[in-house]
Amino acid sequence: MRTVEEHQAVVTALLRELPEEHVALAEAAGRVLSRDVPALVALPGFTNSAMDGYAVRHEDVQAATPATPVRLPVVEDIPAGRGDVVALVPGTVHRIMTGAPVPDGADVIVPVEQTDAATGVVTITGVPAPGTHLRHAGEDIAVGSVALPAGTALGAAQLGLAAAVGHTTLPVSRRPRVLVLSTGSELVEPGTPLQPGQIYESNSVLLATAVQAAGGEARTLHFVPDDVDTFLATVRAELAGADLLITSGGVSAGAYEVVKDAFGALGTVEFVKVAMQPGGPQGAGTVDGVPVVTLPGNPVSSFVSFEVFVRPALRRALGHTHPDRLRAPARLTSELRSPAGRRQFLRGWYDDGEVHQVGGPGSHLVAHLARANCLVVVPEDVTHLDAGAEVGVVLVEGALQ
Ligand SMILES: Nc1nc2c(c(=O)[nH]1)N[C@H]1C(S)=C(S)[C@@H](COP(=O)(O)OP(=O)(O)OC[C@H]3O[C@@H](n4cnc5c(N)ncnc54)[C@H](O)[C@@H]3O)O[C@H]1N2
Ligand code: MOO
Repeated sequence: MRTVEEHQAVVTALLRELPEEHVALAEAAGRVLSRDVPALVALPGFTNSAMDGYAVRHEDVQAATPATPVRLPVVEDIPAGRGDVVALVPGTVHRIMTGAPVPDGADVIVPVEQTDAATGVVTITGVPAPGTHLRHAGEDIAVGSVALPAGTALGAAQLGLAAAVGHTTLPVSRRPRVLVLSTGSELVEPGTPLQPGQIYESNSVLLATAVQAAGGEARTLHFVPDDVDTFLATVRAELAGADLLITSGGVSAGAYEVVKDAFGALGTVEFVKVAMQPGGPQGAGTVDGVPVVTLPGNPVSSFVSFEVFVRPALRRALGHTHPDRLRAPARLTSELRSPAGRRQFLRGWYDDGEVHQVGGPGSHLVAHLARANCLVVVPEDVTHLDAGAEVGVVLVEGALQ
């Protein structure tokens, strides 16, 4: 039996690094930078005021208090955006707005609240320490330095920075094109009346959504009959241009395991048992040169297998600096049991350092899966944990929202 880490390594090795493309900032959310991006300008670009007030020489106003105000002439008015700022002459002040360039000679900004806000001669009733309310050129980032390193996941803050340092487009890894294929003669599309023995097909939307959340593009194919020749022909017709094929179902020990029978005969996909639950039966390899990962059909098994094997591999191929989920230690609110020799991924709800189990270990419990925000990871050599014991949890989609 393979360990989880051994199968993770096999799946990761299947995927090639994705090519680079350039996209507009507005299109770049959720993408991964493919190379370091420099700051085209320094931030701040020039020393500017953090407050609306008056740019002054500290020594001119250091005696100012409400009881002993200092009165000085206002000789310039500097709104944000002014480009012809002149140096401050001792014994005068410049009125200045937040973000406006600080004149040479000024070493502190007096906020308007510590003045009478006059425009001719201003009365100043207090002054902060020298240097206060000045935002210095380059203190956030220097021009030419790396603003965003390769592997950065682009979210709101990162795209804001890219714009602030002057970029209109960014180099990102192309999204992996993933074909999601579910098998099983009992599966029918939601919206169709169910006949006896039929169930609604749910793994393709589950897996396609997981692919998209991992940064990929998913195309789904379903309702392939449990017939080896039709299955292979359908798959081969669809494979061109795909970076990865994910199948669900048809890989265990039964008499009608179409995925296993079809791909097993090719000799390029290996079917193994991994020491985990759920997600024991797994397969990985290539078909016509395209990487293929075959996941077990039980919906929770498909979900967990994707989390453990496919998601980190896709994110590595995208060049992510942090391909893995966040993990946290948590105290169990009640005892749990686990089979010996298998790493168990139970569904749980994590909050504030504690976790409780959501539903049992059955890999058909999709309603319970949908109410979980984490996977509780029970190591292979642990068969029993008391309430209050510490376990590791993996925070899955939605956990941090
Ligand atoms: N004798 C054995 N039986 C089973 C073994 C075993 O080792 N020996 N392993 C069990 C485990 S563990 C799992 S997991 C499943 C894996 O089975 P398959 O990957 O072959 O999946 P199927 O048999 O096609 O389906 C399993 C289950 O999931 C439902 N299913 C499948 N696809 C979908 C879908 N797209 N949407 C919704 N539900 C789906 C299917 O109806 C079955 O109920 O095998 C165990 N058996
Ligand atoms: O390994 Mo199966 O994936 O437990 O249900």
